[in-house]
Amino acid sequence: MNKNFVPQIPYGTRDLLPREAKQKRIVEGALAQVFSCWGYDEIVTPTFEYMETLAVGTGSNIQQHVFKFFDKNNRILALRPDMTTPIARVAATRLKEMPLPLRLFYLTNVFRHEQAQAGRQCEFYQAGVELLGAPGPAADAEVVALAVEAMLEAGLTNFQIGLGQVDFINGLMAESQLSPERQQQIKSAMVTRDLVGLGELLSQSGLKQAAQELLKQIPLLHGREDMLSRAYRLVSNDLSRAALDNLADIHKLLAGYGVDQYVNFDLGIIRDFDYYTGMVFEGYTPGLGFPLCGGGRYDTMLASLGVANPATGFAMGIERMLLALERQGIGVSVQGKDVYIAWTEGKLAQAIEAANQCRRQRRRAELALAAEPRAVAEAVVRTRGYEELIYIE
Ligand SMILES: N[C@@H](Cc1c[nH]c[nH+]1)C(=O)O
Repeated sequence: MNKNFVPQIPYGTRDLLPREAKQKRIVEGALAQVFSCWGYDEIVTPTFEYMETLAVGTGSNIQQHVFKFFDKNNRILALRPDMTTPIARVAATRLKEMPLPLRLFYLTNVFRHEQAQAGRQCEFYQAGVELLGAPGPAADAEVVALAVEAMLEAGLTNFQIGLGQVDFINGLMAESQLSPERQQQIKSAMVTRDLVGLGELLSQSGLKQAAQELLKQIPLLHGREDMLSRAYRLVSNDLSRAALDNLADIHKLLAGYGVDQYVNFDLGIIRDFDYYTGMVFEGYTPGLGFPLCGGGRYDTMLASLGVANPATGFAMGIERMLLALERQGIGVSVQGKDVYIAWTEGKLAQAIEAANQCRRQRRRAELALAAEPRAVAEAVVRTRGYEELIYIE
């Protein structure tokens, strides 16, 4: 074997060492608990699916980030870039006879080819929910309120949700009568908040100055209720105005949930998945340059998969949550092991008995695998942070 061989892991992947794995499990445990308290049931789907399924509703922004490969029959497979499409597939097929609404949650890994950095890897973990078969603001408000609750439960206190509505922009785009390609370019500039690029696109668009100014303002339209009234006066088309009414309705319900202090309006939010058809939202926290969670309403995806049903949901990035907690000095406390059991020559059987007893009492006990002097065992306990030494002699 080549002595210089240093095994590497693929670009954009990470090992979660025991401490991080423990923190991840603690946060995921807390999230699973909240989701199930809100009536959501866990679902598990395959890590990879046929590309044609995953392509439904994702759009080109995401498709260029999908990992693809072939099966033996040359069908194109892909690693899931999110859980929304796989869950919609299950809902439209195996769960299609179930009474609606369906409330499902997941804790799992997803894959997107990204420029890797802290908090953004090609394989990452998401916790999320999908609420299927429910139209209207009540379902959207439930999902946003649950996202707030989930963040609080994970231990975060300083965060804000930005609430937007894709029809606000859609109404303006329809009014503009620009070509679909041009509309897409403008939306992409808005997704990345590339204000300079947006300005250039608009100046080349041939739109009247007033229409250009209005579109340029969209990324800046964020704030509390008064911003909604301001936006209402800026637009005159029905679609954009209905979008604003919808946001006001959702916001009223969020006040009922007691979470409205965490929510602002942000009409510039356009998510990178194409499947959104209504309310969209993103959660932000200081010190993290990207959203912690995001989601929204997607009412046409299930029809493309076979059963027409409205739906709404969100997902939260687990690594991002852990990073945010760490950066804000909110440690996820990871418990050490309780007992170290060491033994002198000939006493292994008794040591095993002692370990059995501890474990029956749900104490975390680690058993030495070779005899060692008491002084060595004491040093192990000190350096590895056990609560107690049981020394069998
Ligand atoms: N799947 C979306 C979040 C979402 C869930 N449901 C609706 N949207 C994402 O990964 O960003």
